[in-house]
Amino acid sequence: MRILIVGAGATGGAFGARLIQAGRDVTFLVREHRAEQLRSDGLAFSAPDVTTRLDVRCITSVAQGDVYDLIIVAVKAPALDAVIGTIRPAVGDDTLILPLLNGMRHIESLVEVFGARVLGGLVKIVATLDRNAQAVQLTTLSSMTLGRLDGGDVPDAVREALDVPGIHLSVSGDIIGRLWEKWAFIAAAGVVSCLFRGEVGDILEAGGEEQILRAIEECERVAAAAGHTVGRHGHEGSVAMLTEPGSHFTSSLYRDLRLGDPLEAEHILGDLAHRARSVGVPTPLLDAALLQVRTHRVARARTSAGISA
Ligand SMILES: NC(=O)C1=CN([C@@H]2O[C@H](COP(=O)(O)OP(=O)(O)OC[C@H]3O[C@@H](n4cnc5c(N)ncnc54)[C@H](OP(=O)(O)O)[C@@H]3O)[C@@H](O)[C@H]2O)C=CC1
Ligand SMILES: CC(C)(CO)C(=O)C(=O)O
Repeated sequence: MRILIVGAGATGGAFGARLIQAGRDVTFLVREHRAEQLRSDGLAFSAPDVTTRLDVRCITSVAQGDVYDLIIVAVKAPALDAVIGTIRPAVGDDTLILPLLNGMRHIESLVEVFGARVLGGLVKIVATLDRNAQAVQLTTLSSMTLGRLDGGDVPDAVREALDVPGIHLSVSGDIIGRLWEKWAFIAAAGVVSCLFRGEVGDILEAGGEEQILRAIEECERVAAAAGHTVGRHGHEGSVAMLTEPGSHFTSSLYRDLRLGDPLEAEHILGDLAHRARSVGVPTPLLDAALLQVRTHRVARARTSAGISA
C-alpha cells in the first residue's frame, strides 16, 4: 500500500516514523524547507520507547498520475485549502484520505472535494516538532482511531497498513461521534487554558474548578444539540483530565498562543461557537475565550504590520 503523509510536523512525523519503522511504503508531501531538512538529515523522531533518525522519501508536489492508496493529512487547519489543491493528482478512484486534524470543518471541506474517499480519523498523542526539527512524542500515549464516515467497513488493507508497533489502532463504527467527543474536549481545554492562561493545576489552585466544569458542560451541550451526545466515559475522561490537581496539562491552542499565534483558534473554538449559535446553545465561556484569542490575533497583526511598515 502506497501511503502519502502530508506534513512532517509533530503528528505526521511521529506517526510517519512508526509506519516507516514497520517497513511501510511511506512518502511525505512537504514544503520546500522541510524537504531540504528531511533530505539532508533524515526524519528525527523520539518517543519514550525509541530515539531514531530515518531515511525518508519526500516530495514537494505530486506528479500527474502518481496516485497513492492512502493519503494521511497531518497539517494544521489553516493549511487545509492549500493541501486540498496539492493532493489532487495523488487521488485516484480507490484512494482513501485520512485526516488527523482536531475539529470537524476539515472533514466537510475534504468531503466536498473528494466525497466518499474521505475517512474520519483522530489521534491521541502529545507531540511536538522541536527546534532541531525532531518529531517528539512526549508521553506514552499514541493512538489512532479511524472509520468510514457512513459507519461502513474500513478495508482490511488499510487497517493492516496502520496496525504497527507504537500506534494503538482502533476502528470505530461511529467516527463522527468520536470526532465530536474529542472536539468537545479539545475546545473545553482550549477555553480553559486560553481564558485563564495557564496549566490545569495552576487554574485549579487559583480556584477555577467550577469554571472548568462549566466550560466542559458548554462544549458538550453543543455536541449534544448537534446530535452527538458525549457518552459518560468521554465526559468522565474530560473531567478527570481537566480537574487533576497539580496537572501541567495545557491545550495545544494555548501552547500555540504562547508561541505567538493560536493557529487553530477558528477551527476549534470559532467553528464550535458558530455551531452553538445555529443550535441555540449559549456558550459564554467559549465566546469569551474566542474573543480573547481574536483580540490577540488582531493586536499581533497590527504590531507585525507596524514593524514591517
Ligand atoms: N501535536 C499534537 O500532539 C496533536 C495534534 N493534533 C492535531 O493534528 C493536526 C496537526 O497538528 P501538528 O502535527 O501538531 O502540527 P505541526 O504544526 O507540528 O505540523 C504540521 C506540519 O504541516 C506542515 N505544512 C503546513 N502547510 C503545508 C502544506 N501546504 N503542505 C505540506 N505540509 C504543510 C508544516 O510544515 P511547514 O510549515 O514547516 O512547512 C508543519 O510541519 C492539528 O489539527 C492538531 O490539532 C491532534 C492530536 C495531538
Ligand atoms: C489532548 C491531546 C494532547 C490528546 O491527543 C490533543 O489532542 C491536543 O492537544 O491536540
